[in-house]
Amino acid sequence: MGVPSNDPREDVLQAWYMDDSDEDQRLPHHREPKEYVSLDQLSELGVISWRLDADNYETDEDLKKIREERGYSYMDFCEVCPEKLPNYEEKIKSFFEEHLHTDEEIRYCVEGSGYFDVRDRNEKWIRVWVKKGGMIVLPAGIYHRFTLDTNNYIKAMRLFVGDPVWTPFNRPHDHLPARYSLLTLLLQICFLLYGWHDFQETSLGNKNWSFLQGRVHQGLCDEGSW
Ligand SMILES: CSCCC(=O)/C(O)=C/O
Ligand SMILES: [Fe+2]
Ligand code: NI
Repeated sequence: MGVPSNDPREDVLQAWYMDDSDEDQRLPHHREPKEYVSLDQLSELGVISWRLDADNYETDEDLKKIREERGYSYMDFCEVCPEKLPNYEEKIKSFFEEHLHTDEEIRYCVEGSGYFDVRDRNEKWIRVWVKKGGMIVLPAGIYHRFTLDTNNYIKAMRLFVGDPVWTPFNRPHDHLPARYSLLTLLLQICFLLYGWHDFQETSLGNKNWSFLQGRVHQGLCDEGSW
């Protein structure tokens, strides 16, 4: 990492802004110079993360607590490699299509590693490298994609609240309520953290943002946050 940190999650989860090259998707795609993104910055996009003990997931009390608190009743595993994943080539391609889901995408890497790319507030790609022990939640409505890295293997625990729905909605799918709700939340976070100036800057550059301004303003007023 660029700046030393005491966050133990950073051993298994690292994030950076991507370059624009068309080279192999499995390469890191760092910018030159590298531009890292902290896990706190990721949380401002609604992407939250933990470091867990992947060798003992069956008995891990921390995992149990997260599942109970967040209602993750469903659990299975997804192994991404030609031998284990049916229609491997097709799936690899579809994972890397920019898409969103109407529910959270919760992935806990118990073996191997991979890249989850998410769009930031200004539509730039942030690459999140998830390694053994890293668990992330992508919020409902965030545009993202997934690729293996050059190690070519990941085994991920998939969690879900209730019966799982894995449907990807390829971009554009801005009319879905999950997208609308996420944008509203992100703008509220942006406004509360950075104030009116940044809020306006963000809003001016993007039709979606300005379309939501009234609702954000209303939401904050309703919550008595002004
Ligand atoms: C490592 S889990 C496979 C990727 C996936 O399930 C997904 O939805 C990517 O966006
Ligand atoms: Fe996804
Ligand atoms: Ni549609």
